[in-house]
Amino acid sequence: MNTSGTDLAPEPEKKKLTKQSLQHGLRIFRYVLPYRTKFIIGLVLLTLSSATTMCVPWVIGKLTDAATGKPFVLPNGVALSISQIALALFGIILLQGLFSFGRIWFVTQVSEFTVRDIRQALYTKFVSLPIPYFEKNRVGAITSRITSDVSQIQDTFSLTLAELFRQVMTLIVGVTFIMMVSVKLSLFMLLTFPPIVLLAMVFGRKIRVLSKATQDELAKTNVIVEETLQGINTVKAFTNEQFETRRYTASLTNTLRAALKSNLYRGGFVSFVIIGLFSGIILVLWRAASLVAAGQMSTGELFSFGLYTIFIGASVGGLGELYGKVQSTLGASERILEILDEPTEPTHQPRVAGRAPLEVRGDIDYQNVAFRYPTRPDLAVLKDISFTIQAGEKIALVGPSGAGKSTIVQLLMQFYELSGGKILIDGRPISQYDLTELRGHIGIVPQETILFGGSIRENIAYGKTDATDDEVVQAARKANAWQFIESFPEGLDTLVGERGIKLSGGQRQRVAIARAILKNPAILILDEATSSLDSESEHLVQQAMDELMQHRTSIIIAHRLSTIRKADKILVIDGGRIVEHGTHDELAHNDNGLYANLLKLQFELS
Ligand SMILES: Nc1ncnc2c1ncn2[C@@H]1O[C@H](COP(=O)(O)OP(=O)(O)OP(=O)(O)O)[C@@H](O)[C@H]1O
Repeated sequence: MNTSGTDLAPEPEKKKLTKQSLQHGLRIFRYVLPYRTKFIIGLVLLTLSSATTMCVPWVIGKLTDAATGKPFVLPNGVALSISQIALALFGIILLQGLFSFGRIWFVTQVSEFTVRDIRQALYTKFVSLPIPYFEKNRVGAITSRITSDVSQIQDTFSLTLAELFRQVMTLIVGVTFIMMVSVKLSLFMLLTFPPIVLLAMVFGRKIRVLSKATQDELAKTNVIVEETLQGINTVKAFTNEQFETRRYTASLTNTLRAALKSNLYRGGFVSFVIIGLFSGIILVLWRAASLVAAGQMSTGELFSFGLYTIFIGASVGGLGELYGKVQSTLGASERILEILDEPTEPTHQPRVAGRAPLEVRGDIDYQNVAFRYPTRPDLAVLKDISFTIQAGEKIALVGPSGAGKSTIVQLLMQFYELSGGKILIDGRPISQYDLTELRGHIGIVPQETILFGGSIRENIAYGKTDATDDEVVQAARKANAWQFIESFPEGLDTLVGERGIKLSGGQRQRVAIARAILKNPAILILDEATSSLDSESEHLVQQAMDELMQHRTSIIIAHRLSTIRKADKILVIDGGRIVEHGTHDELAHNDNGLYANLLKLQFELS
């Protein structure tokens, strides 16, 4: 087993080869259909190249016979000289080379195009899957569909299928040829070989199980490395370097043990193959030599027979491995098809061309909204939420952590389906809108701004991908982001994200605000960052937010007093319900109220 760390992918899950799994897995072939002409040409060339390969031992046999005084006579009575046979052999090899080139060229084209199409279909599917899907499935598991599962299929299209085809053909043609040469010897050979191959396959299976165990152990060690490197600050802060090193060493020792055991079997397997297989060959050669000595077989026939036997042996040996690969591919293709069959977001429809663009005023009406997260159906997160917002109003949602504020706004974006009640925008239930169109009118400035790896320009233009430079600069100015962007030597082209510079929290927020300004939505959702900014930064962000909120319906998940004061209405959320509502002044004077208490707390803290 290789523990070099280069082969980290866990052994792909295999599918038992049944009629049903085959039918299911073969649906992936619909992606080959557009390239069927190339595929068929590839198959024809493959047949031709296999056929020419299979001719070689036969012609070599004839060449040997000609050398030992038994000339090769064509059906028309012409005897071929040694040179002519050698020339024919050369011709066959030349053809074989050309066919192989053509086969590879056509088959790999089909596999490359098909794989591109499958990846594209998967990606398109991923981005249109509903949010709960991503909560139920780990990102790693999803990405491995588009990487390793698709690569598995690519291998199959470009290599495994061709190999399988060739091996089966070698087997059929090979057995036919040796039968033609000598039935007796063939039967003897076929009785000797299969038991050895069978044993080898059992051995091979055991090794695969051991390899998988080693890989699993190796994966565990990698998890430790990943975890500790990602959380290196925590490791150091808790002075747990030694603890982690011990943990890693223990895990490495397990890997080592598993690898040594697997290697022992591997070594055993190799010596078994050498001794077993070669004993078989010796046995067959001994029998063949006896036949030649008895004059029942020519030297050339012995030669051909020997070569065909090697071909047959190799293809029988290869078939076991290919069978395993086909099983893995069926598993991979089933997992891919499963994703492709997943329902997309319910109202995700492509825009109908020619229809007038949707206009949104921005009246919002929540009517008895109840909600449970699909991943936690036992917890009623929102119980009975009703409120209205007139177009252009600013409302603030306040309340303790976990009260359900973010959930309320996520439902407006239709990230989840409601468990009860209705949400109306401009008097129409949100489920009746075209999802993409409606989301186009809702802007969001999240608590934690995610910047995509790329330039600041690209990140701002994420709000309107076709924005001109001028529009981007205007948006950056309004968002109070222009000063700091301008101070970078590369300005808008400054790279941010993983490969670029790190922006401060306040700068990131202003980029997010610029994004939202550029999007120019009728409805705005602001999730204020809880982490405090320095007062200068806070002031700039606040100004930018005020600019952004002008003339829009705004829902603010508010943490800052200044925002709350300016709101037209405040909804105090607790335990999934609205427990108080009113203006700042009204609520602040209700001494026993939650809002007044939260306010007091904030004052004390500041
Ligand atoms: N994706 C999710 N899946 C399952 N439960 C969730 C999910 N998101 C939030 N919750 C749960 O829903 C409840 C409400 O969470 P929510 O994020 O809406 O609260 P919040 O008032 O916005 O809190 P905070 O001010 O801390 O952001 C919490 O109990 C939380 O654990």
